[in-house]
Amino acid sequence: MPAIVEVLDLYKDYFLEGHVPVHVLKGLNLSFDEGDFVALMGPSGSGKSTLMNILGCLDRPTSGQYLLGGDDVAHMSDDELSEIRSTYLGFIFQAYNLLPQYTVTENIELPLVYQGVKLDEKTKARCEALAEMVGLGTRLDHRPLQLSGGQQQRVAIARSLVNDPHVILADEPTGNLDSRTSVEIMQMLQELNRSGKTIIMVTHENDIAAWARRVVRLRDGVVESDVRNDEQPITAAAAH
Ligand SMILES: Nc1ncnc2c1ncn2[C@@H]1O[C@H](COP(=O)(O)OP(=O)(O)OP(=O)(O)O)[C@@H](O)[C@H]1O
Repeated sequence: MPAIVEVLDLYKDYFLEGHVPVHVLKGLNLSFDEGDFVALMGPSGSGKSTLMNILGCLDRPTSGQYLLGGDDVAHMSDDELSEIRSTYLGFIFQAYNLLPQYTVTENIELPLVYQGVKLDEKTKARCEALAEMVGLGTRLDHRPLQLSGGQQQRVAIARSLVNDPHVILADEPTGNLDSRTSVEIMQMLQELNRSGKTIIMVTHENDIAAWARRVVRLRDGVVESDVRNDEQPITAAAAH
């Protein structure tokens, strides 16, 4: 079975003022199997957000391959990319990124709206069931500002699931939360992973990374180490 997410010899350069190159990803090789739960760590500036933007089909690599579900993303048009984003991937952000004027149910519906799905009783019932699943069944008509940070992140988790994605990309999902609420959110992500979802999560915190099955550390745009939480190292890339 092919890996669900694979990057091969991935390079990403940014160009300052149009021509001065900043080399950020420098020949990254990573492969994630379906059902994996990966914590992506590394110092500030090591390339985590750059990699997540590429994995989320928000940006394209300068060179190298990105295979998502075995398909080469490089050959897809912008329309195909947004299609794969909305059907294959779910997103969770540090700042929740909920729309303040919308209710819990409406926020969960949003990816369907972006996808052009017609909202009806069936989609509403699905969103309400997801709200129920994340413990917000009695808060369906609340707006984000009427919820705690942990509750807002639970709405974001429900929203990330509305398209039944294969892969969830979580960018510091507990970064704005206290430690008790962080544990609740991590328990929820762990349950989702146990139910089969592949999760790739950026974190700076070791105790959050400990919830993952695998910890990948980047340094200067390459993989510094790749360790299963319950096993010996998979690879320990040579220092660059
Ligand atoms: N649009 C851009 N133009 C130029 N340089 C950029 C751009 N975006 C990021 N960079 C540079 O790329 C490098 C990697 O940035 P990136 O945001 O991927 O790191 P990170 O590991 O996510 O850091 P942090 O933990 O601080 O979020 C940094 O040196 C940054 O300055």
